[in-house]
Amino acid sequence: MQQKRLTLPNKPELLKSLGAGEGNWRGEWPKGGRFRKHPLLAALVFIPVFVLRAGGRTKSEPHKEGPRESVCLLLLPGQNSLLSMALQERQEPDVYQENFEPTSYLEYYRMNQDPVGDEVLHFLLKHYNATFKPGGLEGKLLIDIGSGPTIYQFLSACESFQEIIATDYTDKNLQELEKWLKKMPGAFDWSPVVKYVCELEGNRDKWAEKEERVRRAVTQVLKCDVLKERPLEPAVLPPADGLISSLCLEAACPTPQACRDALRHLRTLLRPGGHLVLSGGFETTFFMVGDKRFSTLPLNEKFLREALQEAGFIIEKLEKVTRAAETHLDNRSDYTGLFFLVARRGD
Ligand SMILES: C[S@@+](CC[C@H](N)C(=O)[O-])C[C@H]1O[C@@H](n2cnc3c(N)ncnc32)[C@H](O)[C@@H]1O
Repeated sequence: MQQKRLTLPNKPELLKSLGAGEGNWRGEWPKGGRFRKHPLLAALVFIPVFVLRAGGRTKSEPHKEGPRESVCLLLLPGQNSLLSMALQERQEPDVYQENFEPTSYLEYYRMNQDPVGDEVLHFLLKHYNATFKPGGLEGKLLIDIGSGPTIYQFLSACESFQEIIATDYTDKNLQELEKWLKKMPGAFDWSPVVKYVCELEGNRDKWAEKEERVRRAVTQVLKCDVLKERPLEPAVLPPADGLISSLCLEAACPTPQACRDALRHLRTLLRPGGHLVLSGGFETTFFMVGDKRFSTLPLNEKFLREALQEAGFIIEKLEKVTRAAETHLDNRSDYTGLFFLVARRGD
């Protein structure tokens, strides 16, 4: 017997092509087809599929507490080839599409009103400032991966990159970003954060100018899925000089292997020698957005170093901070610290 890690089929046609005939594979027994004539074959195919569906993330089921490892099944010889076609397609993590409410998430970023958000902002903004200051990283195109509804990550970079492309997995996040970029009614007020960054840069009074600069720099807002080999398809972009991604990989990747793969996917978006600026939380297993709970992949430094090296990056700088005592009582997330790293595409 051979053990194999599986991902889930999501399309009825796949089962149909395996012989399920005309029927609704989600509930009804198929009307005709090979499975009806060969109950054993049906059991071999359907039972593992339903076990997997029960164990995986489903459209109607938000992330729940507990391990995020893929379900492993023992397959009989011969089942492999039969199932391999069906199992090539992973199930879409529509938990974000359906449950991630941008306006609730933005509550974290009300500066001086939310200790967790402040801790994240102070740490990340300090390091973005150091990374993109004159003499630091610069270039033509910068792509942000998993922007969410936030723009704080562009405030320093907009000074040294000509063009920024924001991306996210959910439509609502992209709309929320557009709202701020186009100064639409109801857009989030980023001015306290913008003033803070202008102060880091030496002139708090330039905040309105800075907001306009960000609006000019962000030229596109695109769909993105880091779990895909080509995360931005169908968009075709020139290779970027830089990528940034903050608090995204641990949210997007269900397993360590998915995270290694995602880093490999991101590498394809960068020019040789281009930089990845990656930040996030350490050892986070969940975070709350309003009353919705999102499971995350707990990351640690050893894993990050190995995964980045395996994906073809050379780490140039890795900064970290332990979670402050004041935020420990906040039970909206269990991160133990934060990291900020700069890695170069190593070729
Ligand atoms: C914790 S939020 C981080 C948002 C923002 N970057 C920040 O720093 O606050 C995680 C983001 O990852 C996005 N995400 C989830 N799955 C994704 C995927 N497969 N590909 C890209 N982004 C994804 C979510 O939509 C969400 O905006």
